[in-house]
Amino acid sequence: MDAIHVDGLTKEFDGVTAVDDLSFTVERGELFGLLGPNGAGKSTLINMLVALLPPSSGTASVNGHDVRSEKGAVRSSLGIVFQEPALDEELTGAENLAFHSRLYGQARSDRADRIDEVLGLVGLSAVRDDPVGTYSGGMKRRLEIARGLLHEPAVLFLDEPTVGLDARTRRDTWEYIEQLNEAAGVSIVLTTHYIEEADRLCDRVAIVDDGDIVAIDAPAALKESLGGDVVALEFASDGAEAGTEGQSDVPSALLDRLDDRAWCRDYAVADGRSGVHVTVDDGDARIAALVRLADETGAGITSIDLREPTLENVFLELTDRDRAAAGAGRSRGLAALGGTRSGSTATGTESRADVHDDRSSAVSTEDRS
Ligand SMILES: Nc1ncnc2c1ncn2[C@@H]1O[C@H](COP(=O)(O)OP(=O)(O)OP(=O)(O)O)[C@@H](O)[C@H]1O
Repeated sequence: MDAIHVDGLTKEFDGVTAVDDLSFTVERGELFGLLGPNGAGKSTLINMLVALLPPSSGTASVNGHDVRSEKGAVRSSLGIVFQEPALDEELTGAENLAFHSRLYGQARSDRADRIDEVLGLVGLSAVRDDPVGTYSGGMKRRLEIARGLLHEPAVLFLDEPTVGLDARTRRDTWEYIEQLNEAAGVSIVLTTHYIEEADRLCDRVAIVDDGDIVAIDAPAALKESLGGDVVALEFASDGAEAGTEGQSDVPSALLDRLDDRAWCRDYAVADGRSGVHVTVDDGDARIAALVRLADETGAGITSIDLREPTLENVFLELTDRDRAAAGAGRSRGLAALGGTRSGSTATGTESRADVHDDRSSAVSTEDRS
């Protein structure tokens, strides 16, 4: 049985389709991320999955229980940690958990042991009897996670689990989330705006935009879908040809050699014509060969920059339609340039970041066509 099974799930609010015909599953034990811009539909989706909001159409089940007809069973199958803290600062950590346990009707005989267990899972045993008002932000967040785990849910929903935490505490919190996913075997669904968080933590990520899942896969596979690493080589300009219409500082002999190399997936001359961007599968492994080729053709390299695709590139490419459309116009130049491999030049790019983004768009344009 899947931890979560969603089929054709849709939610409409007065003509606004917040969640549009989604179908996906979350496997048992999986750490699953929902990543999307503001207003993408993440909260609406989660609210339907935790049986707080009825779907307009479609079905969803959590731990095998239908979100419409088995709300009670759905709720006891899951733990939720909301963004807004809801702890009593006067009470100790253990007292906060005991209060919650009573509220949820947990058997008294199990209570003390389970509280000890979840405090241990989130590393708060030593401060269990300190008032929560003395806890740091990260400790409070971990206590909230412990509270969500108290009734041994099959699925834990974490809404922006590290929002507002400093970088160090965020990383610590990631470690606890990973540990409890492994140690407690609980499936975790987390929503986040932090792309690095999704990349680091999640087995799979669904990128949500405009009520739709525009991509769903392991972070590495999503990055791979952008089409390889780019090694950016810059060459010394002899001053004679730089800026000359139709001329390039990149030796045409080097481009000829790149044409012959099977490992060279693509290349583009850019950056004011004094650089070439070479797309390869494994950038680290190809740098030496590229330097050798440049040496052989007498080109003086002044800098080498390896640009590996990030989940952020995937996110931006898939979620910013206006920007992607604008980028596709620029990228055609790059894609066509790489495709013809004639040694002609692109019209130049404004910045390194733009070059990288163009590459993302170029690959996607090809993917979509
Ligand atoms: N109760 C509601 N009534 C009307 N429209 C709503 C309601 N709840 C959400 N929406 C709309 O549905 C769309 C999706 O909103 P939702 O809050 O699910 O997005 P989100 O991805 O969670 O955004 P954020 O990251 O900002 O929390 C938005 O256009 C929003 O305005």
